[in-house]
Amino acid sequence: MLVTSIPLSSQQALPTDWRDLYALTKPGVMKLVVFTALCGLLAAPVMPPLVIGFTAILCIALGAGAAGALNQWYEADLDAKMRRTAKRPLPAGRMDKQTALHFGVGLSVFSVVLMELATNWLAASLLAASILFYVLVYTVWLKRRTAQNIVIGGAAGAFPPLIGWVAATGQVSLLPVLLFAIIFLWTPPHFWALSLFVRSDYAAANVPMLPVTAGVEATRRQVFLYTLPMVAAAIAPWPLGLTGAIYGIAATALSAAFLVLAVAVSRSRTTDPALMKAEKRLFAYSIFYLFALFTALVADRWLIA
Ligand code: HEM
Ligand SMILES: CC(C)=CCC/C(C)=C/CC/C(C)=C/COP(=O)(O)OP(=O)(O)O
Repeated sequence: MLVTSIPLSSQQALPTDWRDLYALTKPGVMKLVVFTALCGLLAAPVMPPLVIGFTAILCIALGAGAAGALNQWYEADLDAKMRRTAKRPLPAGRMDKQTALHFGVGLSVFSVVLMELATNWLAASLLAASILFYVLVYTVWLKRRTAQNIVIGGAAGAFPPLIGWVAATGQVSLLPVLLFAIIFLWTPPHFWALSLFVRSDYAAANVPMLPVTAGVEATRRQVFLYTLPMVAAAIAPWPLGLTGAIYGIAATALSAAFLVLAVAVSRSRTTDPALMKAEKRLFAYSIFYLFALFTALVADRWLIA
């Protein structure tokens, strides 16, 4: 009673639970982000001292988490309208927006400065660029405006292996650019497969995701179409002589399975999310695929060297 009689502006900030700060970093998604970064670093031709390598990966994890926090700070209104996201700390009312903003900005600055001190300016600049890209280009600019939001904005999630490589070597070369391309082309099948069976959430929140704006059939076609260049990018390092047969065979087998599942999505006809088995299978496989592909890359480097 006492609390409700005080105007909102003069109430104290909500107490912050560390578990909510952790949730703000989107730990589920970030595991794969950090794993691909680690593989980018381990695939590089020179290894930094252990403590430097560890710090570089820590910075990428903190920077990605900070970007996730800023995304949730900006989108609390949207998250409140979607079943999948309504229980997050901000829409659920467990955290005030200022705490999320301070946490996101503080952690972003800390991660970039530490990256520069521990490794090099190029890795720090790429980390800053990926945070800015996810927050400004994807979240603020594109997400609510165009169904191409994840094609362009998804580039943010493609940076981590490149940053890992540059942290180790100080320079960009062809293999990490291809790793960037793989994740860039992987993002549309990954996300559009999921968006097909959660499209009612996006429709409710008025977010122009492809199944909402172009329909289910068109989205299924796009999933298949993006899979083709993704498969080419994934296999390319082998014929280009940038990796050996361990990676080449693994990439070919993993990509063939991806293609089979994408064909199944393109042939699926149901519009009932509960029956979208092919879409659910492809989404789950997309995550396994990237984990396995990057594991094969590192195995190839370390077993052959
Ligand atoms: C703009 C690009 C992307 C969009 C819109 C997107 C969207 C999503 C959504 C909505 C989910 C399901 C719910 C969730 O856990 O938040 C999800 C799950 C996931 N995404 Fe993505 N994603 C994108 C890019 C990426 C990238 C670049 C990676 C990693 C390299 C990634 C890795 C994952 C993982 C590992 C999960 C499963 C999370 C879990 O099991 O808790 N995603 N993605
Ligand atoms: C180093 C660095 C900064 C890496 C960034 C990694 C990154 C941007 C990954 C993108 C994946 C992601 C969280 C998409 C969620 O989209 P969404 O925000 O639309 O999902 P939501 O609906 O769950 O909020």
